[in-house]
Amino acid sequence: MAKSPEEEHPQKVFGWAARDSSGVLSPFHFSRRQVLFLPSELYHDRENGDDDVTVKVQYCGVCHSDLHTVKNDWGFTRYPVVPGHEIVGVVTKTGKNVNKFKVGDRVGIGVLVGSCKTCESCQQDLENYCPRMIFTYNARYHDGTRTYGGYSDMMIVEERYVLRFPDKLPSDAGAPLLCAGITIYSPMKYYGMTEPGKHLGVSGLGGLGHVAVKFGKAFGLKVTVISTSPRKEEEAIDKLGADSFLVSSDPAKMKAAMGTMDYIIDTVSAVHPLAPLLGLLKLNGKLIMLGLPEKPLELPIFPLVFGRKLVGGSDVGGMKETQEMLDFCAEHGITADIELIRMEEINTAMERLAKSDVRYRFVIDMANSVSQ
Ligand SMILES: NC(=O)c1ccc[n+]([C@@H]2O[C@H](COP(=O)([O-])OP(=O)(O)OC[C@H]3O[C@@H](n4cnc5c(N)ncnc54)[C@H](O)[C@@H]3O)[C@@H](O)[C@H]2O)c1
Ligand SMILES: [Zn+2]
Ligand SMILES: [Zn+2]
Repeated sequence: MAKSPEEEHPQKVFGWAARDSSGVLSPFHFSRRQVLFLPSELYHDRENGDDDVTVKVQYCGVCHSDLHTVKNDWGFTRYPVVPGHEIVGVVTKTGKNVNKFKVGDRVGIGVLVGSCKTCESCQQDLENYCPRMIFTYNARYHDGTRTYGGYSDMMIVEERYVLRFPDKLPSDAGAPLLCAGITIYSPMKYYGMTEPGKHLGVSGLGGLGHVAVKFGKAFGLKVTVISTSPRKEEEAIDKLGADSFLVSSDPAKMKAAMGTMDYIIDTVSAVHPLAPLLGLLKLNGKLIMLGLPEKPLELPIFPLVFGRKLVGGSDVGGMKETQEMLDFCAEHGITADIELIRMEEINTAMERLAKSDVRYRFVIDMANSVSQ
């Protein structure tokens, strides 16, 4: 029988994988592709592997999408799955065409590790919307080889999908910017939600939500956190810099806040009502949906029509914009508030994440975790 690409070019890697929808992660030995397998029409004059960067993983953030995936919430998980797409590490090897990076450089890897490079989206630096975009994990390269994420000791990624990690950003608290950061930054730019003095509501104060507060303040907005948990109020204001806090389960306060917001970023990970959020928006207000609940939400049309409101969505960001976002964060001192864990603590961390018991992002210290 013909050997698979992994068998022909083994790169031994150690990581943690979930094997079924219990979502429990355990040690997993696997192989990564050593060379870049592209369909023949995309080879051009390059040799396989020449554009690849090998990265020793130092830190990896724990995104709620990792949790959705290990639990198969969305119904397309292929086990075993090694999650992780908020990766910071150090370059250990470069292919001969690589000119953006050298051995020893600190780099970031986010949600995608491949795309077709030729479609309209790719040509506009929107690789994240390429129909052949390849996710960092739970996906396949063009040749069928599986992708595995950053809950592992090593990544091999084509140069185009690797980010320069600015000197001023810490590797641990900076790692969540690779997904949470760009997921907030990109729609704020695209939907024009950066006009100083405007009022931004942030719905859901988790990993994405807490960086939304920080970006909002960096753009000079008035920021209100909309949350079900009154216990987060003090921190949201004192620590994260929000201007106010609205408890969504308090009808009197919600009523008083009707029609006061220009934009709302909704990061809630579960099914929830949209009518109260639409009510908070002013005329021409924008509600941007970033959370990915496993079931459709109900969208009331009357408030949209009678208030000329807009509901939109957004999926991370392209490589160019992700680099721009990292540089913006370095300049404005934006990082995530994190709880650093070791790989062995991941299952407890996932249980806590499911209960929204994290301030505000778990980051795995890969270098100080047991490797086998
Ligand atoms: N659009 C994208 O590109 C993109 C990128 C990353 C993550 N996501 C998705 O965004 C969501 C949030 O991710 P995260 O990492 O910030 O998760 P998180 O768990 O850190 O934060 C989610 C927040 O939602 C709140 N929440 C949960 N259920 C709620 C409910 N029923 N009502 C009100 N609030 C509720 C939680 O308290 C928490 O504060 C996830 O669904 C994730 O898959 C989307
Ligand atoms: Zn993510
Ligand atoms: Zn493309």
